[in-house]
Amino acid sequence: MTRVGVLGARGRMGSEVCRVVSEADDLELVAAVDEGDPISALADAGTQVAVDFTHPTAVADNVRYLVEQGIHGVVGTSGMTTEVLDELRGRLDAAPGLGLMVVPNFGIGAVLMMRFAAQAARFYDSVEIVEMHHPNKADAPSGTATRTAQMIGEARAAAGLGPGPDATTHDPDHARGATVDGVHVHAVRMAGLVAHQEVMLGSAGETLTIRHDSLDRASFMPGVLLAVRSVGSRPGLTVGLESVLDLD
Ligand SMILES: NC(=O)C1=CN([C@@H]2O[C@H](COP(=O)(O)OP(=O)(O)OC[C@H]3O[C@@H](n4cnc5c(N)ncnc54)[C@H](OP(=O)(O)O)[C@@H]3O)[C@@H](O)[C@H]2O)C=CC1
Ligand SMILES: O=C(O)C1=N[C@H](C(=O)O)C[C@H](O)C1
Repeated sequence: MTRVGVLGARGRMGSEVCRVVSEADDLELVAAVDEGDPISALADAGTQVAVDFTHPTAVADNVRYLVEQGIHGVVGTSGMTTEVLDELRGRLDAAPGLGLMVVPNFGIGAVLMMRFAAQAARFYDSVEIVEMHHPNKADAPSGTATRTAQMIGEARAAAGLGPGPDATTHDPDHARGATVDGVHVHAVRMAGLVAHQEVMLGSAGETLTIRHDSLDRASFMPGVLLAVRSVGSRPGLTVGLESVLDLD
């Protein structure tokens, strides 16, 4: 049995994670920590793997605690910047055998959508991302959109492509959204939505739209369980679920 703790346990995602961990034969939920609870409850309960679904402003400190305590981490919380990831990589170097998985989106379809978008990027002049979420989402743009834009930016750079033909649009009111690694990202927040993303690619005479919809938070749970079961055998930092899914 793997002893699992959950940070953000009373939240939309954390409460689902507590439920699926409790139902799994090979996992034991030993700590459920939320805002106001001492994080030391994780170590006190002998947690081996902790799952974080808290808040972009809280997650970095939580992970620093996990590394200090030698607890493997599975992080779904958005807002893990490149700077924080670099810092954590350094901390993990000093903690041999410890694993940390930071996963912008646990939905299998979302992982494929990001991969397909990166594959398609070099064949098109223009690319834009539209992410759509429930109105209570803490941040914008989403972690998924940010990661998708980074992957597209890397693919375009590797193919030697410069800025798209739309790069010089006059946009004083930022009507074209945020720009992440040269890719425009538009964030919609709307009652009735859960988590959705479209990547639109265009060249002369054609467009390609790649869309993923999470209609229920159940869509994230198989990926969370896969990460919880994998992280102990993957020392160091793993970003994304791609390598665990063995997509290559
Ligand atoms: N990677 C993925 O596949 C997914 C990632 N997410 C991300 O997960 C995060 C959480 O989303 P969601 O569940 O909807 O958010 P919620 O607001 O529903 O849940 C977050 C919970 O964490 C609590 N919390 C805040 N700070 C701390 C802390 N320092 N320690 C312990 N608990 C804390 C909150 O308490 P309080 O309300 O009192 O502040 C709340 O109960 C977001 O960043 C979201 O983008 C969401 C879905 C999928
Ligand atoms: O807050 C959410 O709901 C989600 N957050 C993640 C993100 O920021 O990309 C993953 C998914 O989009 C749901």
